[in-house]
Amino acid sequence: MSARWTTAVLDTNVGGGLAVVRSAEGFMVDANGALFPRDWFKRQEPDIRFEHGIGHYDGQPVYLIELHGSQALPGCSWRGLRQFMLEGDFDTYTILGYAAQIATWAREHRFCGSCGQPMTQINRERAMYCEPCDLRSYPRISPSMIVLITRGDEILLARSPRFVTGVYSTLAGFAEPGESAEDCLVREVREEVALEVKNIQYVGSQCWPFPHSMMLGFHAEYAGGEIVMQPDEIEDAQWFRVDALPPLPAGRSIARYLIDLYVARRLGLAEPVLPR
Ligand SMILES: NC(=O)C1=CN([C@@H]2O[C@H](COP(=O)(O)OP(=O)(O)OC[C@H]3O[C@@H](n4cnc5c(N)ncnc54)[C@H](O)[C@@H]3O)[C@@H](O)[C@H]2O)C=CC1
Ligand SMILES: [Mg+2]
Ligand SMILES: [Zn+2]
Repeated sequence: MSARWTTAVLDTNVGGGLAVVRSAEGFMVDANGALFPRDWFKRQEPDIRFEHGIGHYDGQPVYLIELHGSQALPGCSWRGLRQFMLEGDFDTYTILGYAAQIATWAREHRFCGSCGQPMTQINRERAMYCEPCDLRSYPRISPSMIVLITRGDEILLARSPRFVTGVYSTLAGFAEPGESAEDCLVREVREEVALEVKNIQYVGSQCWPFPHSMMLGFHAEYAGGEIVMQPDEIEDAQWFRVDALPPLPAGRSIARYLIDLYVARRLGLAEPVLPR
């Protein structure tokens, strides 16, 4: 959400407004960006899989159109959500991040998980509905803990084999049923590096639409243990001094924010702002 963008459930039978267009290749863009006049776009006779009204941008209704194929219109091309996260304006990234989450959910909830019948889209609520079961499926959000562990002037950073070459980041992991955020944090830290932590402090949260994480960011202090890396998940983990850091995650990630915040406090620099 931002001052210019608010989410809403809109009736897709009403015309007008703007459309963001998605396929397996990402979002459609042309020279004007990723928001298209919706009526014009529909006149191009695209092969639409589904459509959801998702919110208002500067007061204008915005719809998500998901296509079957990935044939772009003349002058248009496809761009992945990560590209929008890394560059360009934050409002567009926020809208597309939301649209991507709705699209993933809508695609994965076409059938009732209980009885297997097709589900229908509800107009007034962001839910897919099975009438025989009276069951609603809402968009999926996966709570994930992320923590910066510190030891005085040193911070613990690790590499997953999935990361861009050379980049080190904070530890993170998905919550399991039955856990508090703090339980999850302690478990993930034990699993990934076999360390113990203390003084766990909540710092802030961030929507991470890859594909549907809600990042809950914490700071914790080292309490004991020697680093033992979890096979497959952690390729390397080290203590780094705040004035000698390796390549770090993207500027808009909460991982980067947690690192920058601690470094700023330690070195007496201006504190960063969490993009969200
Ligand atoms: N915004 C940011 O700054 C950062 C975001 N993240 C995100 O945090 C999330 C968790 O981080 P990871 O280290 O990958 O998790 P993790 O340490 O729990 O390991 C990933 C494993 O968790 C399991 N898993 C996958 N999806 C799951 C779900 N929805 N619920 C429960 N378990 C699931 C799978 O076995 C997967 O291999 C990811 O979505 C990741 O993209 C991670 C680091 C930085
Ligand atoms: Mg992890
Ligand atoms: Zn059902």
